[in-house]
Amino acid sequence: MNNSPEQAWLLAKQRFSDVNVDAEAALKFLDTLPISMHCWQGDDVTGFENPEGSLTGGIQATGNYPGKARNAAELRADLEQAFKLIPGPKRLNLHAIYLEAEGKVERNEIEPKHFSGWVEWARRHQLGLDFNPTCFSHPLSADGFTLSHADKGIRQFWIEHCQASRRISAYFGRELGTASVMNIWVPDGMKDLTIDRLAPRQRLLESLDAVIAEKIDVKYHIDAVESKLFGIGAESFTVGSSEFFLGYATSRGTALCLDAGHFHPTEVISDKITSAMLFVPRLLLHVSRPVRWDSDHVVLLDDETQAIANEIVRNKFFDRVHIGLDFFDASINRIAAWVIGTRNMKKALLRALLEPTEQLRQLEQQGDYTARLALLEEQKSLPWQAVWDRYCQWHDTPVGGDWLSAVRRYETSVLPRRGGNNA
Ligand SMILES: C[C@H](O)[C@H](O)[C@@H](O)C(=O)CO
Ligand SMILES: [Mn+2]
Repeated sequence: MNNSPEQAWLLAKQRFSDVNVDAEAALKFLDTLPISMHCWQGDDVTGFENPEGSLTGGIQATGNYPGKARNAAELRADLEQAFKLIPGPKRLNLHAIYLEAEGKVERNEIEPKHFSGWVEWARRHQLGLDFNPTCFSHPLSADGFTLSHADKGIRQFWIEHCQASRRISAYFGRELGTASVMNIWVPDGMKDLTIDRLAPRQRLLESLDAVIAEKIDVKYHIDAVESKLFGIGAESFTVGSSEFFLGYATSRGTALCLDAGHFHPTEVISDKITSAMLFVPRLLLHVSRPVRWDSDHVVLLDDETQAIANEIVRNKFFDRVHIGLDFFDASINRIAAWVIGTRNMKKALLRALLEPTEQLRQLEQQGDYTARLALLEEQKSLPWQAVWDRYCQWHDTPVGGDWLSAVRRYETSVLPRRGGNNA
């Protein structure tokens, strides 16, 4: 029985070779594609700045699963547990509210030293770090506006927060030898019919220009901007809409962040990748799963996740598309959520790497759409699972659903020690 994954792998390798796909090369390539895991799945976007405060900005983590991380030590321990169950390279995506400081630090005064603990930990775990200013869950964002606020002082506060965040991001890049992608998302918008949609957008534009004015080498830091359709309490008007940020990223040469939950329900980000890549230098993806709204459900191995991976691989966008995850489900074990979502993204990439793309492309060029569809469908049932199992074994991570027992053991041995509502 112990040999069966090995036998399955050898048979699978042969089946893929029959359609001119080198499964071994696909595995090696998969190992060059890190997924940026978002720290905020571990604690429902709470952070350490004000753990008693509420999550605002029109986003929500629903559920009350016990055992959420309450501090950096717990969050890191949970991440380490998740990492052991996810094969291949990973990065960690931090938000500014995950700072470590003795007392209260205003957001416009955060400094690299408040993140040195993360950098040391990342170095030990051979991780790259990515970053986000946190423009929500704060008294100065309470009325729904930050970088586009009509009040100059409030706007300035958020500009300074984003500028300080860029310095932290560059510090990550310099210390860890891999550029940190820093994504700016602001919740700015209005609940109801909005008369002046221009002035807030003009202010957002000016604020962003002030934020990115200081030149930083892309070797260390990459600016990204994220659009949105609507938020809870901002249903009628979003300042940073898709058109706004596509225009911004295109004209300023920043990366554009496409979040799978930030568009109309029948729109998919997979189809936006090739268009956007003709105009922006880079994309950041927030792979997520919107269920009826921007619900941030755990990523599945579904058609859209697969289509996203296919677009990256078919077009060889490896160096210009940064793959991040963005979901926060508090209704299930949070470590399992990370493992499921990240493994699914990696499975989708592997399946894309195992696709006989050149053959499909030729059929398309010849106008043989019948054969194109036939091959596309047939290749879905090639034994990619055996190749994935091989990848998991190679990285000493559990094969199949075996990872769940490790999560269960952690759940019964570690999580109950977390007191209060968390117990
Ligand atoms: C916490 C993140 O910054 C946030 O999810 C953002 O990326 C977003 O998608 C808001 O809807
Ligand atoms: Mn997002």
